[in-house]
Amino acid sequence: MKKVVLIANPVSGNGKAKKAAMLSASILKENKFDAQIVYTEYAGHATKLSKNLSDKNDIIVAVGGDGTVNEVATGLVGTNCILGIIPNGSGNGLARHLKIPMNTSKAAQCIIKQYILALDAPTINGKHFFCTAGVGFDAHISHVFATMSGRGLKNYIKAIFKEYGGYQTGTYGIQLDQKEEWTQKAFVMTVGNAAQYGNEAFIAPKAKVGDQQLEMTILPSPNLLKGAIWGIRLFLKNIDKSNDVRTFSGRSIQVNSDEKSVNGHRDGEPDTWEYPLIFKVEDQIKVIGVSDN
Ligand SMILES: Nc1ncnc2c1ncn2[C@@H]1O[C@H](COP(=O)(O)OP(=O)(O)OP(=O)(O)O)[C@@H](O)[C@H]1O
Repeated sequence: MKKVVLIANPVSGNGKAKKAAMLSASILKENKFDAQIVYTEYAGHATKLSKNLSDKNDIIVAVGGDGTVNEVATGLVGTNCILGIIPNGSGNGLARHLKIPMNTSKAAQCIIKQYILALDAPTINGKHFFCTAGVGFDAHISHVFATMSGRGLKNYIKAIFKEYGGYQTGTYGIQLDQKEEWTQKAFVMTVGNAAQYGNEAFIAPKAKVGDQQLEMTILPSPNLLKGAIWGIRLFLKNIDKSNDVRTFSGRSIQVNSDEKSVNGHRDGEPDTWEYPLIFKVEDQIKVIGVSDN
């Protein structure tokens, strides 16, 4: 009998994770899985839980959004335990990339089928990300969003419109795979392990989660029209086809600056890093999904 633990973040998805975890556990039990649920008690708890539970279980399932998936997956790096996802956030970027259904019962059926894929576990300055990470306007929004009282897509869009006009484009030195550095102005500089931020907004359309490559997308200074066109292109999955957008692939990306540190985001959660920023991919874990896009 396969042993599964569901790690559920009770604050994710506006508090719907408990219901999703209980429904998933009952479906798994009906299908002869030994399924337990544990709830996170604070930010960061899921990494400790998944690490501790990894040697006694076959599958650890993250029930939450990309923040919870990040924490659970981080705890599984260097173990043989398989990551499962029951999406319950507002963006669900990695789950959507892997074509895991947003419906809880259907996502639980995926865990039962156990189609296993390789998932790269890249780092930015030693901290893991599994979907996207970067600096610029998207990172700024993740910091603003964290100070807002509510979560969810509506608040996210509110923050984007409020902050868009006042945000200053940054200047960065970039080195791809230890080659020659070039200077680049960027409004958004995102590194994709997966192709999308979440909500089917594709910032790195060519990204594959198991190819040991990172895809970097750089959006230069926008004006209102460009910003609107990029917004549409994100959802059409062709932002990389825009003439003014630059994209690069590599196994390691270094970003330098005259500044000491910068506000970034990892999988949509705010984070702060000292320069130089080093994005690299070395490890892999196993994940249950449907396809690598
Ligand atoms: N018990 C808890 N109490 C408070 N915060 C928690 C708890 N457990 C986890 N967290 C934090 O909640 C944050 C949000 O989690 P998550 O991203 O999974 O949900 P979400 O924000 O609803 O989804 P999305 O990122 O898709 O919008 C994470 O940063 C995580 O560390």
